[in-house]
Amino acid sequence: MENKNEFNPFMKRLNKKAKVKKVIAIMSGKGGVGKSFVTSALAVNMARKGYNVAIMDADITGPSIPQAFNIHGQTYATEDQLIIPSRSKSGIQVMSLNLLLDDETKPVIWRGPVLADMIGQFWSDVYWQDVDYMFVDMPPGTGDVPLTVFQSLPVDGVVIVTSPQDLVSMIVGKAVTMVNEMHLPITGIVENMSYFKCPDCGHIHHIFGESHIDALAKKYDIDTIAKLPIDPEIAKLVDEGKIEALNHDELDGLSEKILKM
Ligand SMILES: Nc1ncnc2c1ncn2[C@@H]1O[C@H](COP(=O)(O)OP(=O)(O)OP(=O)(O)O)[C@@H](O)[C@H]1O
Repeated sequence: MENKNEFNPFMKRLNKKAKVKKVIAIMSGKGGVGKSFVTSALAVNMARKGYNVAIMDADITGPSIPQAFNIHGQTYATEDQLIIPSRSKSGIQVMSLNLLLDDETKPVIWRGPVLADMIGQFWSDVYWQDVDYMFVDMPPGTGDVPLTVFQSLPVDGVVIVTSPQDLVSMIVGKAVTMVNEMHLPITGIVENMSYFKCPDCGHIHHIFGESHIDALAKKYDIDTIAKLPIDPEIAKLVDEGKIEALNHDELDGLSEKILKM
């Protein structure tokens, strides 16, 4: 099915007030590889370049974006009942289910169709303000919600996040196949937790095994790759809600590719 096809019956429309120019979905074949971190870091990178950036947290049952930006509490609505996205310190617009819950520690135990509906509402019922680039943090895997995002949002590109573990090559294959079947372009592939650089001797350690990303990129004909180190500072900044203070430039190449889209 052509995602951008105007006859796609699943495609949701933005409300009249909202403006979003480009949509980039961030997916991973499996959980815990750092997809939410990469989403946040990419958003920060693009915001630093002066663009209006937004994050839609579509990882509905495990929303972690508000924590990384230290955004908590209730969201507000406009007079015509559109939800106003929260803003991070540097002005990134964020919409996440956690911002709509009375108690953000309560688990969300909804079934697929309700989750799918929520994604539609995050697109249609939110007052997205002049967004140049929206990054959509998807739940891990190739299930219901990623399918809904691909079918109902006008996705311009997909970033796939992996880790170096062996199993991942098979799992990445599933993610790539899903994106190809949706006729969407893969913007790039990010290997997170790729290596650890010893702060004392500078030696590079491959904690999770040797990198497979170059071979994977070649196999699937993906030209933009990024390798991110394991860095305790990353975990600390995410935990403290200070992701906007991140000082890594490994995603610059991916940002450049996104700017050329
Ligand atoms: N390169 C890194 N170095 C150190 N810690 C990292 C790195 N990347 C991610 N982390 C930490 O690993 C944990 C998992 O990361 P994250 O939540 O981004 O993964 P995810 O793939 O989005 O998970 P989920 O499958 O739950 O959606 C977080 O605590 C995060 O701060």
